[in-house]
Amino acid sequence: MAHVKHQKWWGWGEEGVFFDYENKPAFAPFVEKAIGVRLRPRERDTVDFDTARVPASRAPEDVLALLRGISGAENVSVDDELRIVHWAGKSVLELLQTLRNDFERVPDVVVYPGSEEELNRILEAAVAEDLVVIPFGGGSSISRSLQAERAEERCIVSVDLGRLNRVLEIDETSGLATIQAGVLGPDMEEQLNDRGWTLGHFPDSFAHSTLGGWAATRSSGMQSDKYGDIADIVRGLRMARPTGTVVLRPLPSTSTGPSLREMVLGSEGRLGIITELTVQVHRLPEEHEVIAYMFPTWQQALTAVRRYTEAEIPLTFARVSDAHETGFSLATQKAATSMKGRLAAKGQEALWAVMRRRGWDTDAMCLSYVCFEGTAKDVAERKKAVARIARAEGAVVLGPGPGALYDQKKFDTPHLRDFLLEQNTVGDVSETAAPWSRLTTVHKAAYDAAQRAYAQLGKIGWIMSHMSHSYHSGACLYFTFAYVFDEENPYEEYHVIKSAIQQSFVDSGATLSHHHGVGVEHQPWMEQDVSPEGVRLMKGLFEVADPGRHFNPGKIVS
Ligand SMILES: Cc1cc2nc3c(=O)[nH]c(=O)nc-3n(C[C@H](O)[C@H](O)[C@H](O)COP(=O)(O)OP(=O)(O)OC[C@H]3O[C@@H](n4cnc5c(N)ncnc54)[C@H](O)[C@@H]3O)c2cc1C
Repeated sequence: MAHVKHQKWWGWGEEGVFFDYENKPAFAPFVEKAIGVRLRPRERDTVDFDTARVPASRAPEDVLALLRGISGAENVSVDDELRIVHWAGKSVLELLQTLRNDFERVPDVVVYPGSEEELNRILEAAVAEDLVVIPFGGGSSISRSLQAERAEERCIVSVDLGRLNRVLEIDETSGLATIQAGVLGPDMEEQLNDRGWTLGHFPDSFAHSTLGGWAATRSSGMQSDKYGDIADIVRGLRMARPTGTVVLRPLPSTSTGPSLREMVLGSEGRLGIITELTVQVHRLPEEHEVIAYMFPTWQQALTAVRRYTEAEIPLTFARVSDAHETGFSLATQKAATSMKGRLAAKGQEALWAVMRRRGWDTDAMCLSYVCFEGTAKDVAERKKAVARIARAEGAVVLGPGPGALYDQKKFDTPHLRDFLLEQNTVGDVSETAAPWSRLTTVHKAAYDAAQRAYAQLGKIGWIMSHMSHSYHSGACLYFTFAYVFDEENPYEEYHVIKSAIQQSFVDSGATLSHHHGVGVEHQPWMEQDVSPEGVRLMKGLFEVADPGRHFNPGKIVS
């Protein structure tokens, strides 16, 4: 479909953009030490679609005719590459399945509706013709919430929202924008920025995910400390159903029974298709600055961020990498080629020497970034307040140089996973949230669980973490794990490691996911997260909303 942008069928992002380590001299030695693999130069720029063995479409001709009648023949496709683009999200397991031709049930047809009315009719047809409908935003799901059930016999329709991509209206008095659900992050920000506004929602997947997808998965962006999670940002919405549209007007607050808005948020396509959202937007800030700090230890860094929160300093984000992740960040630094770069590298060496003289263990130090927005005066005052607390916790203020670099590179890391897969290495993530009082326990439990799982599999494995998204009562911890996978049996061993980390979360009082949703990947922990009675209630909701199991069945709870 020429008018809708899609990611690579085999990996993350657009064709022609990938991770390279050639200009990062410390990276290969770092990886070899961490997981015992000697990196080869990147060979894979693309993967020829001819190598894909795609199961044939099972869409009956009368269903295709019906869909063409609703959305127009040019917006209905059984093209193999489009069906593969829509068959899964971008979790590392799905990437691996795609590269290995381990396709399960691939959608039989992809439809690109152009209006809410078409969506009502598609959902009506799904019930009448016994079809399965899976809404598709940017396809960046990392919890396997786009894959159809393996044993599904019915015709599967992937409904791509990509044509619904416009900012419809801005109520400038209220700071509320009404926006179509299928808009991709950058396209939405461009339309808002042109009028002086921003949503402020920047997940790592920003470039390849949509507003509707964010709402359907309860997403959180890296600037959530200021702008809120998507659940705070969405004030009203419209959701198409086979029998009509649920309309929730944008209201600052309401006491009309249990929140339908909250019920739709995170529903992953199981209740209907979100067509439009009214969201809180903000004037573009006058200043936006990221400052870097180095802390002697993880504990001191966490305490500092908690104290910023207690002091109610309005920050856009505060992020801390643990010692392992700090080591990783330093290893991905580019070689200094310019005079400025060489001076910066020398400055860094001198700083490390000072820290060692002060008695720091440089293997334990933790890098932190804090983002400040507002008027020049606001930013100056907040920087001072943060520096005071950070220094009291032993930090050295590194300044805006590394902060600006972080800001420029923040969306690049996901490409690393494709590169690692080429090296027979899995690099994936698990994230959670917990009260401040439990964060260090959760952190240690995840490390221990990962190491036990690696030992069980006889592997050298890596784990690292950062803290981001802070709240008054706690924060999110985001873990990245990596290991060389067994070519014979990559899936089972992945589950051993991922499950160990997930189990450690719920066992230590944290949630199974802070912002990646549930999908299929996180389902086994739902009862432990929201209680068996909570799961029963949720199942009841889905059964009443969709008795024929037409709308993305099997996700969240099954
Ligand atoms: C590398 C990487 C980094 C990531 N970083 C973040 C991050 O920082 N923060 C974060 O929150 N998430 C992150 N994610 C996860 C993912 O980007 C989010 O879950 C995102 O919200 C999905 O949006 P999408 O438009 O791509 O939805 P999709 O992946 O297309 O769909 C996700 C789910 O929502 C449903 N859905 C999509 N659109 C609609 C709609 N209009 N109505 C009803 N249901 C719908 C789908 O059926 C599916 O169940 C990351 C993922 C990857 C791979």
